[in-house]
Amino acid sequence: MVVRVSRRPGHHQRSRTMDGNPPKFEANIALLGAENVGKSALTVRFLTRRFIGEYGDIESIYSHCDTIDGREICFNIWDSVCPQLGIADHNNKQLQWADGFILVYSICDRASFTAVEQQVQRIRQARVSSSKCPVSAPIVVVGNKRDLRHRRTVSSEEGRLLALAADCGFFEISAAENYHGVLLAFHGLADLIRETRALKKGAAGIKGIVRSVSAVFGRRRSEAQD
Ligand SMILES: Nc1nc2c(ncn2[C@@H]2O[C@H](COP(=O)(O)OP(=O)(O)OP(=O)(O)O)[C@@H](O)[C@H]2O)c(=O)[nH]1
Repeated sequence: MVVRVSRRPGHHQRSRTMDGNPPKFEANIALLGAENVGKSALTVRFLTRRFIGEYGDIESIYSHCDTIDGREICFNIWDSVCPQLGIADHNNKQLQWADGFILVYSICDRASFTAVEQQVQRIRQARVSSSKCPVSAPIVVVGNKRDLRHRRTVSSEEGRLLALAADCGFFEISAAENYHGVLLAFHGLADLIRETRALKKGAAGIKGIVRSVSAVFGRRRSEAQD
């Protein structure tokens, strides 16, 4: 099922399942990358399984529910129109909104790879400095246009190393040629988001225990002083 939720990112509503209950798992995913790398192609492939060749310049959030390992998962996907790295406001909104990021470059466009390297740093720094929780948002790096490997300017190794160094997932795919790689990238990110949420819950749980223990000992100390 594919539902367009909103044309105005930041104003979407959480999707609901057919019986009206909230979905079990919902994830906001922002697709970022330089111009022409195939962000819309990836999104449309994931939503419709099709590659249509040309895509408009509409910035949208789409909602798409899927079943992974018997569990329903709803993706809200923010397909950006070439967000320039210099547009701070736009980037900040996406950083706040997203649970995870798909950063796309074209294997034939080195500048788009450099843009992804910068975007990884930006996300890591922004998330860690703005959050009390040290767990950063998960990122999947995607090298697209694999079908054009004869025009390749970025090796698979470079992509893999970038992802490894920054603790990101990595996929090299062709949105034009097949659906499977695109599916793996989205599902891979969903897995990372799930793991991150579990880690955050664990961290919150430990903080709660530390707070309770401190409160008990604090009380005992003040009772002893009375
Ligand atoms: N050969 C090939 N072409 C692709 C692939 N993915 C996308 N394209 C083409 O690349 C061009 C740009 O694709 P888009 O999906 O519009 O790229 P975008 O990143 O959304 O572009 P902006 O909206 O301008 O930022 C289009 O002509 C697509 O048909 C791919 O895997 N292989």
